[in-house]
Amino acid sequence: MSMERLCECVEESKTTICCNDGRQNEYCSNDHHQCQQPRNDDHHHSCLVVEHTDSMAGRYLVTSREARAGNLLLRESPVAMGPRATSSLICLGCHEAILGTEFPRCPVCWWPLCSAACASSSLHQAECPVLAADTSRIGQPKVTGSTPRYDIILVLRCLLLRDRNPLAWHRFLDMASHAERRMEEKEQHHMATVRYIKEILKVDYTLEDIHHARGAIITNCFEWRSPSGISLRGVYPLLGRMNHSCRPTVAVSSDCKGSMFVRAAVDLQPGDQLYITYTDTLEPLWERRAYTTSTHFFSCDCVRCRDPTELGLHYSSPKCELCDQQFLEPRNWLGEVTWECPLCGTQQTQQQVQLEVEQWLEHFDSDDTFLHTSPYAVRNIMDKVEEVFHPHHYVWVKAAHVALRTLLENHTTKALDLKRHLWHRLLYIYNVLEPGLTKRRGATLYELGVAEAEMARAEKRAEVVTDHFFKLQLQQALCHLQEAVLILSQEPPRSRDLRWYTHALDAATRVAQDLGVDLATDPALRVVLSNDDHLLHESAQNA
Ligand SMILES: C[S@@+](CC[C@H](N)C(=O)[O-])C[C@H]1O[C@@H](n2cnc3c(N)ncnc32)[C@H](O)[C@@H]1O
Repeated sequence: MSMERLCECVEESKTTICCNDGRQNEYCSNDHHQCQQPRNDDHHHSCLVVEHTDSMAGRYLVTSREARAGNLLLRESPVAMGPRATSSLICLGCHEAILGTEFPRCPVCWWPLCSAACASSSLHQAECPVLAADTSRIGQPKVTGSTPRYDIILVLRCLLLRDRNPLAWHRFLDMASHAERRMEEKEQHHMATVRYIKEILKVDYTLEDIHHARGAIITNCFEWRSPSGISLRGVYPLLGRMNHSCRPTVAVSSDCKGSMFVRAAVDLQPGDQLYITYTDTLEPLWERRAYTTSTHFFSCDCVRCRDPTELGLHYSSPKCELCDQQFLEPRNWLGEVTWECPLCGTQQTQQQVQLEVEQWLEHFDSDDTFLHTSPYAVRNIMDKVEEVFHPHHYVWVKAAHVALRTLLENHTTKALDLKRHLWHRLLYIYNVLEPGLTKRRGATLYELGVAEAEMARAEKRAEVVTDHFFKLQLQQALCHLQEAVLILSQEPPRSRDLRWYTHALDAATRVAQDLGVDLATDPALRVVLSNDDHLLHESAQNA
């Protein structure tokens, strides 16, 4: 796993973006010759990512040369950031949570703040006089709790780039937004935000610009968490060039200031596309499709969606009631999906398939299906799920997560054995859906390793295993924990998620001590551990 520092700045031409190995955070592009970054002859040799275009998928990023899993491909800071579209009360001056019902407001625009001092914060300065135009105060949040009124803030901050940062404005205007389509469809939230900005705030931007701004945010924004755990979103013109697949090839992580880091999740060949996922890989086919068509206006044709078995998992397929071990497959006819058994032709409508899934999910949510149950009873429920669905089905995954939460504090050997089994099966599924050095795999390897180590120790205490078998089990646990440490160490310094790295490292160290081995004998881990002080120091400061 190499830790190359690449692509901190970007040069764009008609068809390519070249990233050089600069140590500054500025971008350079053909449009910005005034930009600080000098060209050098090595520039094109260090470039790892280039931009291509095609008529179906628009612009997208591919690797220009081989990249190993773990290589840093892109790094970018947001050109604008702000609250999520729907947010609980947060301060516009510092993005901290506003707690309680008594809080100060900005004397000029009347938006909630955490302290009077935040009224003059640089984050809030430019937007404040614009927001103040709403003298009837119909847009300002009034109550505590979640409110969609925060949607306008990031849109406004993006619009303000025009006068504050023309370079960033230019790049923002070049981002995909589906503005025309959104105007046509008149989606309620979109229209409410656009109309409020134009008609109440009376800004001097065209309606097209405002539609573009909101559309570009919905189409491209990334979310991250601040040091205190507040969810924020930001706009990243370069990262926004990455297209979607339901089986991503890169892993995206952020530090707590909103800088984004894109690493190859798997080994990539020259010309391989940098795919992220816009939805959640753990959603079933119809949910993923509904999201990409309604928000992004394309029908996903990725390697997973193209395969009627979803890469052999039958993740969204119902079982055939007539044939043993056969699963219905989606058939698309004029935009309508029907599920059909490839053997006997039995069919179900999309509605029927969804209804059955929803009934099972309600069962987990509504009554206390899993609560206060023994590992024996939990296993029984999981067996029942498997009678109805494929053991890699979405419902099984949901059930497994509820079961694992139920068993969280149960450390009996029966419970540990079941946890180990469930984590192991989840890992198998994630290996297919999010392969390589992904956070999902890292966290699962950690949980699996912990369950295996606890199980080995419990059996040893109960004197039901030989020393030899005990060691074998610990070695297996160590193997999983070491991989977890390697993956989770890839979180950037100042990332909240580095705490997972710390947990995994602690667990691996304990198992290594039990086995009497030195973690640093593994060459890949030695590299991680030599950076450890730096990583942990930064994460502690920002915890
Ligand atoms: C974040 S942008 C990605 C860059 C975009 N292709 C461009 O030209 O600017 C998201 C938009 O790209 C397009 N897109 C992304 N992934 C796609 C895919 N797998 N197939 C077709 N279009 C895709 C959709 O129009 C989507 O709304």
